[in-house]
Amino acid sequence: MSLIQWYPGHIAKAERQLKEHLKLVDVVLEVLDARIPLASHHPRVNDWIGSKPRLLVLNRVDMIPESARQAWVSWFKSQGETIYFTNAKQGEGVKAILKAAREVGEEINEKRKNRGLLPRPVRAVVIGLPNVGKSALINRLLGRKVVASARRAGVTRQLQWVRISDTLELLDAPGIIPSRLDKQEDAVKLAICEDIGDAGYDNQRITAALVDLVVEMQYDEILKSRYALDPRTMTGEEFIERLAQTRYKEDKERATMQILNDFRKGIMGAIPLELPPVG
Ligand SMILES: Nc1nc2c(ncn2[C@@H]2O[C@H](COP(=O)(O)OP(=O)(O)OP(=O)(O)O)[C@@H](O)[C@H]2O)c(=O)[nH]1
Repeated sequence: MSLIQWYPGHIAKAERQLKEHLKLVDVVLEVLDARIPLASHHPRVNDWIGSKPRLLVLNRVDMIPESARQAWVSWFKSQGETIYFTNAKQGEGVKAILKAAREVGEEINEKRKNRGLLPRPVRAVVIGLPNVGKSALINRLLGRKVVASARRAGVTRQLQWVRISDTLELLDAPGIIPSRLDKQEDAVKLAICEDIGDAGYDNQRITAALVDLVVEMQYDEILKSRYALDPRTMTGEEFIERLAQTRYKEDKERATMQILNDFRKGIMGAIPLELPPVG
């Protein structure tokens, strides 16, 4: 049995809705999770966006170390991409995105003018996988709360354009990229980071994978000092078991949730789960 179970009906619906959103806009702001920029990018997004300009936003920059941030800047540059880092919760990095989006808007209008067309406000949308921080970013871009930045139960309402500047308007609701189905390894990272939406998974197996990954990324010292257990001498599963024995009266579920929540809340420290591929 695979680690992550999907609900294909939901995915098909999300894909249809995203395509509808994308039809309406000139510019796309794609939000990735800075801890897993590769796993949080859907391979088909490029096709869906087509030739429209896109700004790549790596959110949750507060959850990765400076070294990882620099490594990603260089790597994306080598791929011909400019990236923008944000902490949408605190508002960090948002001004640079506003500036870049405005510039893209001006360029589009310049082209329209050259073709003899009247300038008009350029329309943008924020898209990304579930829970990557889209709503938080929209609220920061607009300087006020237009979207509830937390779990909402499928509230449908009219989409609205909100003016950012004379030349730029933003769709007040994010476009949700459906989960990717192609690689289990990436799906596990998405589950660890909670960027996964409607998928079923086993917390214990996900957390064991998290421990293994943290060791692989050479951040094992963080685990060792926090839980007084050396993860290098055991597997992730054994680590949970030992933690349950030493701290939680054999309760593996409590040990699991302690580790997973510590990571998800950033309490463990800034730990990247991916670094750029070498070569
Ligand atoms: N630490 C940290 N937390 C963030 C950041 N951005 C968003 N969050 C938190 O991440 C959670 C999800 O943010 P949302 O803005 O609701 O994400 P979303 O992509 O709109 O989520 P869905 O509507 O489920 O698709 C919230 O608890 C935010 O407070 C960030 O840059 N750093």
